[in-house]
Amino acid sequence: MNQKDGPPLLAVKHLGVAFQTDQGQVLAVDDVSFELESGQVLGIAGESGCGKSVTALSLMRLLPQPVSKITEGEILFKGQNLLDFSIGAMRKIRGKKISMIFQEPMTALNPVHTVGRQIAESYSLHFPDMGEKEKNTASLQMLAKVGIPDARQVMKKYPHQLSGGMRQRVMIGMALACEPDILIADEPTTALDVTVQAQIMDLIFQFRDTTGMAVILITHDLGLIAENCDRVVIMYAGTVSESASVTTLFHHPFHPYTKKLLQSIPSRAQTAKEPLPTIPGNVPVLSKMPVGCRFAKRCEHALPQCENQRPRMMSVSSGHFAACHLVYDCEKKLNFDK
Ligand SMILES: Nc1ncnc2c1ncn2[C@@H]1O[C@H](COP(=O)(O)OP(=O)(O)OP(=O)(O)O)[C@@H](O)[C@H]1O
Repeated sequence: MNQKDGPPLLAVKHLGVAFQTDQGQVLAVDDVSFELESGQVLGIAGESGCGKSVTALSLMRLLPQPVSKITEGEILFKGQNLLDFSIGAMRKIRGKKISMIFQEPMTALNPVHTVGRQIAESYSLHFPDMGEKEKNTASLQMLAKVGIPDARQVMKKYPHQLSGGMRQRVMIGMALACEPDILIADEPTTALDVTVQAQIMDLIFQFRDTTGMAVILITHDLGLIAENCDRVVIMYAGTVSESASVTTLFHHPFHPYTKKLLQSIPSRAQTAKEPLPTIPGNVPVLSKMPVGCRFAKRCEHALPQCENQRPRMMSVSSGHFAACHLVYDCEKKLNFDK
């Protein structure tokens, strides 16, 4: 929660996002809330399809059109609701205040323009008074900052002439060019080998350390979250199932889904012959979401109410929240024991 005066840097409140599909309208993100402070690194984790990327794209107001729309909630950036911003006002936020990087850099890079031209364009968009020479110098400095050797040569190249790791660095350079307040990194290192992965994460965190930028790191990789994040939001089937500080989540997980996820991380002690524990059953499909807890069918601890009452986020301890009827059940037991 916010420890300073004034609103948090970012507060997402009860976000809902719907897609129009052949089965009718489905809610891909349903009642998602979280907060982010300057300099904080927030991890968003959960199985494929749980709504991580849709949440991130909503923050940028870059949801695919016309098939999707934000149906409810607020996205408060420094207290102002981005959902009230005009398209023009949003363009000034994107890249300058909130930037996003993707798993596949070609999503963000234009294949028919040189790297130099693309970085210069990010400056032109947000600093229209900047001269050509100034933009060139700033672009060279930015490429050097993201660890690109021989930046002058790289500026003349097209994205396909660079390695995957280099393309990732260029995309990060573009995203960081205007020193945004928030960087959203959606699976930024999944396609890269382990050494380059570590270098890219170091780069992001060096930048965070020097500018105080906040980071939202979206990943399947709980190890990456444990190593790099301050807080974590666990999503399941379009909803938040648990949120806590990283230390609390990894040492005292509450939600049965989080516990299962943590058990499925390979440990160093694991031998190649031992199968990793998996979570039996499947994530419910969007068009047939259960009315109660979305994890109930796969949960070993499900209570009768889990089938027909949707659990709301409840406080487990200070700064630790879980959407699980067991929170209430535990409280009742605790009170009974007194
Ligand atoms: N263009 C679309 N049309 C219809 N449904 C979509 C579309 N894009 C996403 N969805 C649905 O929204 C849900 C959330 O998708 P999202 O990409 O946010 O998941 P994710 O958690 O980021 O998954 P992954 O880790 O695989 O990237 C999924 O069920 C997906 O099928």
